[in-house]
Parts: sequence; C-alpha cells; structure tokens
Amino acid sequence: MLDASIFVFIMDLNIRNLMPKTLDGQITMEKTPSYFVTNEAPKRIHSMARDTKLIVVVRNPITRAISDYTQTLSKKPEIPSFEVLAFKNRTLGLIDASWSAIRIGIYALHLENWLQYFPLSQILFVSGERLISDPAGEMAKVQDFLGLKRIVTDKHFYFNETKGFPCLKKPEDSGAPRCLGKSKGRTHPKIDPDVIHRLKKFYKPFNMMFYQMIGQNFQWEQEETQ
Ligand SMILES: Nc1ncnc2c1ncn2[C@@H]1O[C@H](COP(=O)(O)OS(=O)(=O)O)[C@@H](OP(=O)(O)O)[C@H]1O
Repeated sequence: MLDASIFVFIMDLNIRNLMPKTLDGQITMEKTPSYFVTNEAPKRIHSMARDTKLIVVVRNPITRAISDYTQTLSKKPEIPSFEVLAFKNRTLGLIDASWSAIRIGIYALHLENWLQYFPLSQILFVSGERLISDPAGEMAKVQDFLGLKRIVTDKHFYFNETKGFPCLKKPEDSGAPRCLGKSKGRTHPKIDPDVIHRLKKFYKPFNMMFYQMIGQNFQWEQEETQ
C-alpha cells in the first residue's frame, strides 16, 4: 500500500507523465489503495482527467479493519492487540475512529469527498466478498463498466484449496496457474466477539449511509464477521 504522503508527492509530479503511453482504444489503469481515503485525491484527479473511471473495492469494514491489522502485525509483531487499538475507552465502549484501520472503513465519509468531483456513474463499487466467492461475476461488472468485451470469464479462475482463494488458470497460454502472493489471504487473529459486536453497532449507521449514497446494499450487517 502506498503511503498517502508519497502518493501526494507523485500526484504533484503529475502522474500522467509517469503513466505508459497508450494507443487509441487502450486504457491506462493505476491502482493505489490509499486514493480512496486521501483528501486531496479527488480534486487532483479531477483536474487532471475529469472523465477518469474509478473502481473501488469495498468489503465489510470490520473484516477490512482486521485484515489491515493483520497486515501491520506481520510487519510489527510487537503492536498491541486489535481489541486494545480498537477502543478509545473500552469500558465505555468508545471506538477509536481515528485509528486508520477503523477510519478507512467509514466509506460514506470518504465517498462524500469524491462525490464533490465525480458523478456516481463514474464510480464502480466492487464487492470484496464476491471477488472471492464469484470472481468471474465481479469481473464481468468491471469489464462492462470499462466498456470492454467480457474476455475474463469463469474459465479463467479455479478455487485453490491450499490457498483457500480463487486463483488464475491462464487457460490461453501454457503459463502456470497464478495465485495472489503470501501477503494476500492471510489467516486473521481471532477477535473477541464483544469487540466485533461493538464494531457492528459502530459501523451500521455509516454502512446504511453508504448503501443509500450508492444505491447498492452489500448487506454486511447480515454477515458472520471474523
Ligand atoms: N483471489 C484472492 N486471493 C487472495 N486474496 C484475495 C483474493 N481475492 C480477494 N482477496 C482478499 O484481498 C485481500 C488483500 O487485499 P489488500 O487489501 O491487501 O490489497 S491492497 O492493499 O489493495 O493491495 C485479502 O485480505 P486478507 O484475507 O486479510 O489477507 C483477501 O481476503
């Protein structure tokens, strides 16, 4: 994940100059997880290319927070537990919304910033859950959104039992199947169910606001979270 300050620096250099040249009919894609939560990003991207199509992968914010924590933990094993970091005051049940792992999942808040510059029709929200359970279905939506022929289909994926995730088959060439790397799909630590319960209450109004803003309901409230 690109650090937000490095990202802003690259934007200042004018990212267009860093992109590969494209021919007519080709699309340039650029991916940085921190764009969505960087305040300056929508304004700068809009001033550079207002017709940019934006794709945002979202998953249950609680799972997202645990995933984020698991990633940090793998680099800094000495950090406090998730349960400790999640609260400002655990006795009062006060969630620490300034902790980035929690704050990033307040999708409605970040989206508000983007909607000042981009219409909803230019933004596709991809379900992180369906990207795992039905990667071809989710990729069909991505291809449609980008105005591409549906080249990537279920022929291209298989479920890898060892990885526990879908991987790429590469049916058209002789290349070996390819799964995402070790840093994707890590085992999450078990989190105290009371903390999960508190986080569900915390995120519910923000999730509702988000569903209303985008006219799409991800039903994260119905999920078993771990
Ligand atoms: N096919 C496949 N293989 C492996 N992992 C998959 C796949 N599809 C989605 N995921 C989920 O992607 C999560 C990692 O994505 P990141 O958020 O770290 O990506 S990034 O920061 O945008 O680069 C990662 O989160 P963790 O499970 O917490 O590691 C996965 O749940």
